Parts: sequence; structure tokens; C-alpha cells
Amino acid sequence: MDILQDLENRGLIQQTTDREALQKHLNDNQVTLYCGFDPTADSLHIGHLLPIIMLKRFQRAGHKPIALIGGGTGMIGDPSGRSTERSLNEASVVHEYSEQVKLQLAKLVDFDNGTNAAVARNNHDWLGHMTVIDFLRDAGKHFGINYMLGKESVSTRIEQGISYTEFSYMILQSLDFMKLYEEENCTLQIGGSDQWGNITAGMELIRRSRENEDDDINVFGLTVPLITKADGSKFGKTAGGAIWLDPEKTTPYEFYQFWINTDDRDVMKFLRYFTFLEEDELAELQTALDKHPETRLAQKRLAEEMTVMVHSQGALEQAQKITTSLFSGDLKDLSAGDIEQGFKDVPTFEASKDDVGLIDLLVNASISSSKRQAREDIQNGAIYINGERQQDLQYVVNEADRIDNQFTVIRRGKKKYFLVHFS
Ligand SMILES: N[C@@H](Cc1ccc(O)cc1)C(=O)O
Repeated sequence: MDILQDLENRGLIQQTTDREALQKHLNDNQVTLYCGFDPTADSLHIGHLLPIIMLKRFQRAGHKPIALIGGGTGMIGDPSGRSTERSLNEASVVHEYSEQVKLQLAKLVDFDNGTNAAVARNNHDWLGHMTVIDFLRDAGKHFGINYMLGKESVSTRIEQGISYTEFSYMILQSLDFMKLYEEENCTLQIGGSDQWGNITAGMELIRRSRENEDDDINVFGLTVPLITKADGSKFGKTAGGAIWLDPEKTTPYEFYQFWINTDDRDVMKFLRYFTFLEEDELAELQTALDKHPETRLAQKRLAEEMTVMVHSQGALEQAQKITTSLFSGDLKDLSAGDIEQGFKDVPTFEASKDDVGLIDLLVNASISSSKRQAREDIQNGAIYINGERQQDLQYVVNEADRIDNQFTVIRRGKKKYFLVHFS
């Protein structure tokens, strides 16, 4: 099936410029396309995944993706989709973020697979050395103020205010498209739906600066939809904050759990958006969802695909093992690393490796508020050590209670977890 049809079936096209011409262009050529990512943090997050996967889809269809790192634009700040001015990051910080973002992109997009290997570029390489005179003469001349004021990213900000810095952002992104068009024969830019204005501005710049040339200029833009959820809340934001792609910031277990918790009403849409599963398999999962929603087969499949894609098969297996152990309450087979992932946000008490009476431990670790309370908790059967109830008031916590010789998981009541770390 051709790529545009596949994208359309998956609901992945928000807007395209001249759809028919784009179709023909993609049918007749190996097309070089790009998507830009501004380094606004030390890691990409789940909101960046859709455009990244889009690059992979085009790559699988035989086209050539460029992942553009916004080392230059990241110094300025895109007003698109934002209601307030951004605060500027130090140059050294943007530089550091750029390196991290580049490494992440390299893991996700195939940078060495022969004829259509993906390429990484950094727009600081050209924007960072441009003089202000060149900028105003060569780029600025092609942008009418009315045209710029008409862009949604600007018009929606006139009331609250927008700096000249952010106002100029669209010119920088346009210069990128022109640069990549000239140097890499890049003819398609893709992005999130809020990027439509910047993408079309780039096409306009390419056309205007080549007005006197006779050959046809074939450049295109395509945007993906904003991801919405049935419950109206924002995609990718949880109580614990953003879902990052960096395993140090969001562990693979947490990442896996994020997808597992997808609402029944959203799961099929997300499978279409994010995975490469094809119609027949999607239909099977739809049937499972209709007949046996309680098995959460579609959610499991989504979580598996995404965890392997962003992390690894090993990370998926670890996440599944932790999930099963936490569900059954049987923690014996977990390693210290598993415990750290599975109980990342649980209060942790540091202890030495000496045997200690359970009552003392409960009080020292602030699990029970007093010795009396500790005795009551134990007698009431509210205290569990590594998932096993302990009702002996004289019990001494010892080496055998240490998982991987480092952790003891204590539960008080139904789901209040505490971690004791022995060192
Ligand atoms: N403006 C894009 C990032 C980007 C940067 C440079 C480009 O040339 C293209 C895209 C964003 O904020 O998501």
C-alpha cells in the first residue's frame, strides 16, 4: 500500500499541501523529508514520538528521513501552540540538550541502513553563524509583515504580547527548509499540527527566493493531528509529570505502565498511530476489546510494541516481570534493579545490615507513627514483608528478608508501600 494511503487509514494526516501532487511525488521518487526537534529539555518526551514514528514510516516506505536538531532554533523558542513567551535557556544548556536529543533520535530512527539511512543535522551549523545583515537582507526581504501577522502562532499572541525574538522564529525554520532543500534535496517537511504555519512559511521562502528560476519547485508539507484522549485530559501528562523517553527519567516500567493504562476508548486509535501493526492484527485486537475488554489485550499489545520500540526487548521483559510480581504480591524473584524501577516513587528508608526488630524498624522508617501503633498494625495483620503478612510481634527482620541482599519491601494496609534499603 502506498504511504499516504496507509497514513490516512491510520488517521495520521491532519493537513497536507497539494495532496495529489504529493502522492505523485512520493510514488515517483525516493523523497528526502525532514522533521525538526528543538532541544527544550535534556530528553525528548512522548509528545515527540508521533513525528519520530512518522519519519520511520516514510523510511520503511523507502524514503529518506532527516532528523533535524534545533540547536539554533532552540536558542530562540517557537511560539507555535503556546500562549506565553518562553524563557531563554543558556547557550551551553541548549548545546548539552542538543547532544542528548541527538543520541535519542539515533536510537529511534535508523541512521545506517544503506540507501535510505536517516541523516541527522543540526541547524546551529547554519543559523549559528549567519550575520544579522544576511538574515535581514536574504531572508527578511521575503517575509511581509502582514503575512507573518496572519500566522496563527503570531496572531493568537498579539494580545498577550510576543517578542521580536519569537516573532522571528518562523523565518529561522523557513531557512532550515531552504537549506535542506538546497543541500539534501529535501522536498517534504512534516510536523505536529501546530507546525503548519512554519512549514508553509518555509515553502513560501523557497519559492520566492527562486522566483527567477524556470524549473518547477516541488516542495510539500504534512502535519499529524494533535493527540486527543476520550476523557479530555492531555496526552502524555500523568500525575507524576511528563513521560520521558530517557529511561533515567521515566523508567521502562513506568513507560510500560503508561501505555497499559490507556483507556479502552483510546487504545485502538493509539495502536494505529504509534505501532506498525497492520489491519488484520488490529481487527483481531478490536474484537478482543469488544468481547473481552477485561483481558486488556489491546493495551498489553500497545505497551509491548512501544516499550520495545523506545527501550528494548530486555526492558520490556523486565517491566512485565515487575508488573506480574507487584500484581501477585510475590516479590521474591525480583532483583534490586527491578525493585528500584517498580518502587521508584515509594518512600525509602536507609538502614544498616544489622538484624532489627520489626517494631523498631516500623517506627524508625516512619511506617508506623509509634511503637504502640506498630504493635497494633502487626497484630491487625496490616504489615506485609515482601508481600507476606507478618503478625509476630517479636519478629526480627534479617538477611532472609532482603531481596537481592539490598531491599525489603514493607506494605502497610492495602497499598501503602515502603522500601527499606540496606547498605
Ligand atoms: N519548531 C519545531 C521544531 C523545528 C525546528 C526547526 C525546524 O527547521 C523544524 C522544526 C517545534 O517546536 O516543534
